[in-house]
Amino acid sequence: MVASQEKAIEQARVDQVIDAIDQQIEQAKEAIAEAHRETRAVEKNYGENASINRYEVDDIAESRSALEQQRQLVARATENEDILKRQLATLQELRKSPYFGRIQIKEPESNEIETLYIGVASLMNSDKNDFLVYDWRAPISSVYYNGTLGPVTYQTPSGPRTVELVQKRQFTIENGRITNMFDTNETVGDEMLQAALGQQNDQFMQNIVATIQQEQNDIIRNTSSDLLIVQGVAGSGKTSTMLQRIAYLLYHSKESLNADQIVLFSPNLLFSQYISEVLPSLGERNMRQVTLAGFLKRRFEGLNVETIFDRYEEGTDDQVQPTQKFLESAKAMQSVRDYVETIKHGQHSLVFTDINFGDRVFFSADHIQDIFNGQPAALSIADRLVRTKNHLIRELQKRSRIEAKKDWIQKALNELDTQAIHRLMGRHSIDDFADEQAQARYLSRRLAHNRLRIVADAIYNNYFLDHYSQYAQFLKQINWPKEINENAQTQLIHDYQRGLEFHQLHFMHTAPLMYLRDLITGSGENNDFQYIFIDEMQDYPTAMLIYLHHTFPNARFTILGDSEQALFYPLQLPENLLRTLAQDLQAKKPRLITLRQSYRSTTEITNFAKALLPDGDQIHAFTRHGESPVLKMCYQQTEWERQLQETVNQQLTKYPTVAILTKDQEQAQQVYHALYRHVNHLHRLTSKDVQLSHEGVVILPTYLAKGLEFDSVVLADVSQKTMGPAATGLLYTMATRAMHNLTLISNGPIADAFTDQATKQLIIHRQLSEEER
Ligand SMILES: Nc1ncnc2c1ncn2[C@@H]1O[C@H](COP(=O)(O)OP(=O)(O)OP(=O)(O)O)[C@@H](O)[C@H]1O
Repeated sequence: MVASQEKAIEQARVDQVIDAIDQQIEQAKEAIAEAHRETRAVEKNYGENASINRYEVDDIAESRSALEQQRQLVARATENEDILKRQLATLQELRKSPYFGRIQIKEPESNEIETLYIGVASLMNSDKNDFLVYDWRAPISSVYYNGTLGPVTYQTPSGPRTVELVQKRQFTIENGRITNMFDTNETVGDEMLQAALGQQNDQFMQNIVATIQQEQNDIIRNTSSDLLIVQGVAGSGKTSTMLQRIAYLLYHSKESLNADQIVLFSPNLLFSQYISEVLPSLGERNMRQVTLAGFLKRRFEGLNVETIFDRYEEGTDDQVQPTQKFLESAKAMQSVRDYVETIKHGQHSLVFTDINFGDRVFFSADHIQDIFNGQPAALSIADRLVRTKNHLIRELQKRSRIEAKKDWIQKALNELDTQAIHRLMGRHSIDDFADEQAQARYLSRRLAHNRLRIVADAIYNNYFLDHYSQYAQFLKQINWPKEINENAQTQLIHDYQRGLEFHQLHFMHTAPLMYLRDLITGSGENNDFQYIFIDEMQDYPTAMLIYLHHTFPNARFTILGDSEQALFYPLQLPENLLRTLAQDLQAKKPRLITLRQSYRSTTEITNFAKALLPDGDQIHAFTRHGESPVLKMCYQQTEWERQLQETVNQQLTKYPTVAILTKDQEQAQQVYHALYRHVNHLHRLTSKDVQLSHEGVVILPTYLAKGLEFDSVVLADVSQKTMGPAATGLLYTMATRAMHNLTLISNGPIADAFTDQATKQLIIHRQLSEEER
């Protein structure tokens, strides 16, 4: 602890900085008011122009471009106002806690010691010539995270630099008062981390900016890898680090990167909500977030795509079928590429379908096929399709003129009211036509053109290609591995086609199907995205990762996960994963970073969790003690229910939120029934829920608790009969959701997944069995 005199000096500096912040807050408020006036003025102008122009001359290109310019002005003014508001919010945050670290450094050939303060954002003095606080992401700040006292090298835009770190000091400042302060020689001292980890959970994840650890800092500041794989044990800070990394990248590439160019694939909707406050707390906008299910839904509109959760719930993933294993592998994606080559060389053909207009065939599949076949074979399929489309559009234009003369158009024209006729006339007036017949001819052509727009859209959107049948053709010609016999192949194709009849698509088909569709049409690539983050990588089959890489070709990938938490797929060693993924995703600079230190749970909980795993000794528990996990053995349904109620109510007296984790939805339902009359504020969560409640009890299947954490966790039933075989990953994931308290209840003999070593870590309460009573 630093002497009280020193503390008074530091407090005086905090006060000075807060004065400076107050001044800047006033200036920011004025700037916002000014910006708001400006936004209102441009909006008003835009509103007036838009309403006049839309009615009279909607079609005139110039008017559109003028409107577009004004729309951009409005957008820019609003954005400007938003930026200022964010700056104000940052200042208000800084006011509570302007910084958390201080370093004193010395340049190699100088005797002068420089003192720098590090906080969530940078702050300059009013003359703008001195930094009162350095942003944690500034190059020099990495000295704080990486260095013990002595020479420290850090990266700058002009290359590595070395300084001597003379002193490092950490602060906890709450509402402008220093509550704790000490000097340390560690990278980031234990004391602060202890304090951060000992806190109770709230509904949202917190940023970890004040206590980032050295190995996490490597991940955060990595800008060179195009494929960064982070394999980290449960609670090692993968998600936290990932969010800090996003904040870092946004700062590092301010000019060329914005939050919309970053996509995070998150494991479920609850998680998306849970992490949503971290970036705003660092003064940054959130990246885009999507779940895999949401992503697939958009790509297969009109179909019910199975999710990995559905598959888990149906229990069909207990034994991964060889066909599924193949379709989710890199080999399947190679087969897709090979198949597309065979189409290119005429060994297989594209499957076309008619374009219909009302109840008649407008362009038949055969006709489209002939046009396609007429294109130069040397071109790619996508180019031949573009030419086919152009050809069809030209035919459509001709046909449109013919249709204009047909009875149905004349009849439709007669049925139009004056307003519709007026709209059809567009910018023409009656005076533009020589006679009434000329005007009627014009209107017929316009009407035919409008009515046939649906055909043009079908051409434009490739509706003449039958991707689903094409995929069935693909399945039929695959050179299947030997273990998949002909029966299994036929069954697979049959199931696929039958599924389609009911608008269902199995998850295993999604990656190869999207890939096939994209390769044929030359579409599906999103070039705007620069970074893709995938959390819980162990839930993604390789084929899906390859597809994501294909669809985001310009993006660098950061893939995070914990193979031990694999609920849906067999375990894979991280080194193997790096090797195969680097190859499959053609990464030029792949890197694997492993995190072994677990931060989330107390030592007792982590010791239990690690003892479940064969190589659990690789996991380092953080030294933060709490109660040992308790196992309550029950031998009767009524006893089990009673224990559940008792445990939950008792935990609620200590923690505002208690989570009950179950194997699946069915069990969650059972638990809900056992509890709903005895426990207040009980919520059962499903994959559609987006929000965790902040008090009471939540019941959820473990796959929805992925990435989340709770103060107190109750495992509803860890018996062999409920957990089933091969439950190690499940049990490990469940146990590691707990921060401070873990209770396991078993309705019957415990699961085989409990090793002797793990059982020794538990305090066991045994209820009497029927015979013993
Ligand atoms: N450097 C740190 N300083 C303070 N807290 C940290 C730090 N690193 C991790 N934590 C805390 O540890 C907990 C676990 O972090 P996080 O959820 O990011 O881990 P994870 O590896 O993604 O976990 P899992 O894979 O089990 O979901 C969080 O409460 C987080 O705030």
